[in-house]
Amino acid sequence: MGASFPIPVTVVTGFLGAGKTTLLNRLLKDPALTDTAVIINEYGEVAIDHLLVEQASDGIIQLSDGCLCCTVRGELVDTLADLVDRLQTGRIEKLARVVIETTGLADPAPVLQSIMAHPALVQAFRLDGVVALVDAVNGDATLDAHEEALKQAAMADRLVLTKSDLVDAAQVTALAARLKEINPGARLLDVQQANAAALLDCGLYNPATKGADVARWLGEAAEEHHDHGDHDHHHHDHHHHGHRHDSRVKTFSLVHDGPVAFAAIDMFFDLLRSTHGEQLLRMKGVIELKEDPARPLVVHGVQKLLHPPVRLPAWPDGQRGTRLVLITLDMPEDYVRRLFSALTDRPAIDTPDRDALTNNPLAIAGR
Ligand SMILES: Nc1nc2c(ncn2[C@@H]2O[C@H](COP(=O)(O)OP(=O)(O)OP(=O)(O)O)[C@@H](O)[C@H]2O)c(=O)[nH]1
Repeated sequence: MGASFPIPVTVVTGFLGAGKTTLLNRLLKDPALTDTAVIINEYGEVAIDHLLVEQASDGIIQLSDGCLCCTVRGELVDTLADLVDRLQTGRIEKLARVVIETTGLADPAPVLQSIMAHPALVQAFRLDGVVALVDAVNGDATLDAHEEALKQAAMADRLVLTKSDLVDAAQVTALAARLKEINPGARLLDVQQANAAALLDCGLYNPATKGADVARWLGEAAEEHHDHGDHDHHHHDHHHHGHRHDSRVKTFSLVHDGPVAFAAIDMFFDLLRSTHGEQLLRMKGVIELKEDPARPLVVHGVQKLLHPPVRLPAWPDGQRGTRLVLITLDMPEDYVRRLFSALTDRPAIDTPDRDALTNNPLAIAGR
């Protein structure tokens, strides 16, 4: 069978007319996307323009170079499950990758969650990355007006600036700076540089090294911020008078040197998800467990859902400890930091320690 599970999934988001279809049409010509299935998660016209074959009745189209194009008729999960079924029954020979183009208005969280929450799909697919396109002409206004656009930019692993050829350089620089503030961990690139190598394989596994690359996956830029604690977001207010909403998005890292008990980290996730699940756009991290310190536990969450944790055989970059990167919307950072400190046995003043929390988990103020 021509698939090695789990199959990487790339989710492409971007507001209406941001240039998603244009980019996909170009990418699909790249040999790196051979045996890729493209899922167009919207109703209406399919604008993939190098289709050779008429749309089949089952909604799956064979593209010229072995790629597949599917339109979602019902639920996205059904389309994905159907792809797995076709592979297993030999109706599809090869499937190396899936790319999902979401509708412009979409909140990307449900798309990611639909894969994570499905017991079979979570085995068959893994999220490689979220690519968000932001159009240089309308990007500023769209980010101001639509919370979904802000979420798309905040959740992305790669931010692609399109239509920079239509505006002056100063406008591009300003929008790029704004995007860097919203999502410091994502790699930002112009659509001219947005080739397969730059956009694909942004997951934990680096195909070049054939190993896990934790630092890269967590986002180097976000890592730089962790020492500054909760100071790094304050300067948002000074220079973005027109961008009031941007400061609602915060990326922060929680770091603990030394092992953490499974029960403690489990309780941290439980409390965080139950009190602020909606505000947690994404969480990625590695954990050094007290019970098994030699094998890092890798966690990945989208809002209330946590992907089943993965255990790596060894610490890939030699750096042990617990590092969590949280991308949040309207989340009180102080509360999260205090909860984390309490559960990792670094009690702060006026914050209950782990024993007290075990008895009364709601004892942390600031919810
Ligand atoms: N000048 C310029 N035009 C672009 C660029 N990218 C896309 N366009 C144009 O912008 C328009 C919208 O592009 P699409 O690729 O259809 O955008 P989309 O995000 O798929 O749009 P929806 O599916 O409607 O959400 C088209 O006319 C493209 O030719 C770019 O980088 N520069």
